[in-house]
Amino acid sequence: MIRVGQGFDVHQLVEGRPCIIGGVNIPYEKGLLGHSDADVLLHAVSDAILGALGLGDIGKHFPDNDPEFKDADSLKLLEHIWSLAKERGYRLGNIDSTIIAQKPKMASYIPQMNEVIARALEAEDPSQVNVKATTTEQLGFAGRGEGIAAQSVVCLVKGMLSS
Ligand SMILES: Nc1ccn([C@@H]2O[C@H](COP(=O)(O)O)[C@@H](O)[C@H]2O)c(=O)n1
Ligand SMILES: C[C@@]1(CO)OP(=O)(O)OP(=O)(O)OC[C@H]1O
Repeated sequence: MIRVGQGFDVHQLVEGRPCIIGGVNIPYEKGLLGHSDADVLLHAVSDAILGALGLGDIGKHFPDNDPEFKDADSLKLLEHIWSLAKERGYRLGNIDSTIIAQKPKMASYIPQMNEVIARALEAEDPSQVNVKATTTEQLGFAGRGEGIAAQSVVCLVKGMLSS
């Protein structure tokens, strides 16, 4: 059986916060604001997996008014969500994500993001995980540098399908 899910998230860029995206702490003059560490990419990945499983969204599992998740490490949240997929017999087919940010430049950090996601989702082959980045050509909130968005599409596989 194959299940597909998509995730989308946005966090505001502010001074005095770390810029953690895809589990990578990126040196930048601003960082992402949120109840957790605000890792916009791992939140989109998490929501895509929850969507594929029909299990709602990240806020349902980790409410943003629960002190337990204040400054939470989003990689730990993703690992928990992945355990829900495994419990149900799913493994990763592939996952493709896009970071939407005018700045900072993501390219040199993307290999590390791919590794973080591949490890968390127990990918058997690096080609199962792909992270991309785009600007919005200075248009909209991302283009003005007010925030960063990420979207993700995942395919989960159960059973004897060949990859
Ligand atoms: N924050 C970003 C945005 C983009 N990139 C890389 O630059 C390429 C060109 O971006 P456009 O928005 O002009 O299409 C894009 O394909 C990415 O490789 C980036 O590294 N960081
Ligand atoms: C991750 C959670 C929980 O700490 O908080 P935020 O970091 O604010 O992230 P968001 O994507 O707005 O929603 C999910 C939350 O419940």
